[in-house]
Amino acid sequence: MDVRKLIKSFGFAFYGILTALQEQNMRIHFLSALVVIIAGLLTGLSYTEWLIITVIIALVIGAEMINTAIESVVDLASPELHPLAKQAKDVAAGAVLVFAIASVIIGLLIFLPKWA
Ligand SMILES: Nc1ncnc2c1ncn2[C@@H]1O[C@H](COP(=O)(O)OP(=O)(O)OP(=O)(O)O)[C@@H](O)[C@H]1O
Repeated sequence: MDVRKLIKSFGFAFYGILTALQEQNMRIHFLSALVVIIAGLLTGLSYTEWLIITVIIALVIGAEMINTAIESVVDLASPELHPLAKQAKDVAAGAVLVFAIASVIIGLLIFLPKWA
């Protein structure tokens, strides 16, 4: 196993996270995640609830990063307007929306009964 290559790959991946953080949507997701974590700490969640919150936060942020990567590749491959470029960007953005909607539903299901 080439440890130096592995460390370098991790470096590129962390740089990828920092690069994605330049995007406004990504900052909104990070801020939302922070708010949910603080709300969870103040409210008190079970082990399973923390597991669910952790997974959904990772899914939303991961999906947003893949969306950003797809946008970059589309812009590179098709700087001019093209229906397939539009389809790729819109479907990728739609995927993020699916995860975001699921995260809101999960948040409501977990927090509302505790606050009611
Ligand atoms: N090359 C293209 N050909 C056709 N339609 C495009 C193309 N690029 C973007 N679009 C359309 O314009 C919309 C806005 O694209 P744009 O890249 O400006 O922002 P975005 O995809 O919403 O990403 P960002 O998060 O950077 O704002 C896309 O969702 C898509 O519908």
